[in-house]
Amino acid sequence: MLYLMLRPVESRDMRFWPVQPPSFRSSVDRYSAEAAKVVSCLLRFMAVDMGVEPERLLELFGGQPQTMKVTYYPPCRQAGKVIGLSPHTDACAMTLLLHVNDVQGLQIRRDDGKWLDVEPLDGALTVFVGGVIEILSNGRYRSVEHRAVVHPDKERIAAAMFHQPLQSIMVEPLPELVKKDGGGARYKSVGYAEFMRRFFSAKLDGRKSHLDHFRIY
Ligand SMILES: O=C(O)CCC(=O)C(=O)O
Ligand SMILES: [Fe+2]
Repeated sequence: MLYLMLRPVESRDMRFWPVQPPSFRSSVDRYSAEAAKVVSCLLRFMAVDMGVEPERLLELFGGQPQTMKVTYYPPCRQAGKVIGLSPHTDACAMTLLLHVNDVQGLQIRRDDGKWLDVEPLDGALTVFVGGVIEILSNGRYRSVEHRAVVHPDKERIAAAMFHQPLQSIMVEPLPELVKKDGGGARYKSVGYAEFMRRFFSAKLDGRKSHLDHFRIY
């Protein structure tokens, strides 16, 4: 697995950036900028869809914090007995996932609890709504649970670009949405640092999803 901080650009620590192949650094730099553009475009569309001022949503993502995780899943003869990546919902705001080779491995959990294969489509990215957007949107956009399985004889590579909000924000339903929904806030308000702390301790707390902690029933 390779995990790099990409944005804001000042957060890059070049000691951890591979120098081989020689095109790696410039390709990742360009990919980072393009992914950030796609995300701001999607955030704009979502704001319009929710009836919220787009700038109001985008300002929570100033500098467009972004990290990249590239995962190599080796083949495993006993594929049915192992898991590539255990079930989770992404903690960030939005993930763009690139299926680097066309080996299937990603699955999402349907409402009936069954796992559904997500087929990699040539030239397409898979977008995950993260926990931050689920809460900001007061549950209009849901963060789907997903996992990765491995293949008995093929390797698989997936590159995820995680987009985070600013460290300083409160993760809470946008007040204008709560007003519009009429039914009140469906999530508690929490600082982003505490939100992340809960994400990393969810398994230790025995919770299925770290979002359960913030839901108001
Ligand atoms: O490898 C995949 O397809 C999924 C990766 C993922 O869900 C993650 O890194 O959060
Ligand atoms: Fe994920």
